[in-house]
Amino acid sequence: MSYGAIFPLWRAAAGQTWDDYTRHAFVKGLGNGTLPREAFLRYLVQDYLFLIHFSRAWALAVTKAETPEEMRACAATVHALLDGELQLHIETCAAEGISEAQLFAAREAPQNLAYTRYVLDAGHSGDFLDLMAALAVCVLGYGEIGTRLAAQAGETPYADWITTYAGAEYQHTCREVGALIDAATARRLGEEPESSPRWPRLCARFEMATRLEVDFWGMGLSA
Ligand SMILES: Cc1ncc(C[n+]2csc(CCO)c2C)c(N)n1
Repeated sequence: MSYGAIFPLWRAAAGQTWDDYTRHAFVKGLGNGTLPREAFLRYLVQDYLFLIHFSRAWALAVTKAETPEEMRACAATVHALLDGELQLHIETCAAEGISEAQLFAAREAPQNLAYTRYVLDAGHSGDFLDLMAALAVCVLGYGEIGTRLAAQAGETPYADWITTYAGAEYQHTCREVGALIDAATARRLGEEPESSPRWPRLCARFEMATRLEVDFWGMGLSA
């Protein structure tokens, strides 16, 4: 579950913050089924908006790409988000009587606003790699969380959520994103990226995005 060579380095640099994110109380509640339904729905409505802004960030990555391969990988992710991943949110919320129009019009929580605009700003003020350091946290973190929760296999009403991220299709996406980041880093920073003057800032971006993920889970737990 290392998803390439660069991600494990960024994850190690994030230290305890990474565990705060991937082993958060919200995650434990998903795994053992103790997460209250209203907390899950509050999270899901916000996560719909989150993914809308994430689609915008991956679309920004298309414009920041330097090779046709990078462009294709990022454009495919925009498509996968809008036409694939959002379906879980749309269908689960539809079953609760919440339409997609209501989701789109929902009021954004400050934690959601902070995280999504932080990622978009990483791309606007930086280059493709800055954007990837901010985007990697969410994509690969959920890959790790999904795999761990599926292995624990507790009795939980959130099994759909877990299988979405533990499943072969999503895990394949994670490996592709890991490979995209490895190639993008080698292209821009060479074979010794850790000695690049840019390296500390990339690690800092990754850690900040991880902190914002911790706050996003916290938002789900607090009414
Ligand atoms: C707060 C929050 N963080 C991470 C993800 C996971 N995620 C973000 S983008 C993406 C798909 C990229 O192909 C996935 C799985 C989420 N849904 N919500």
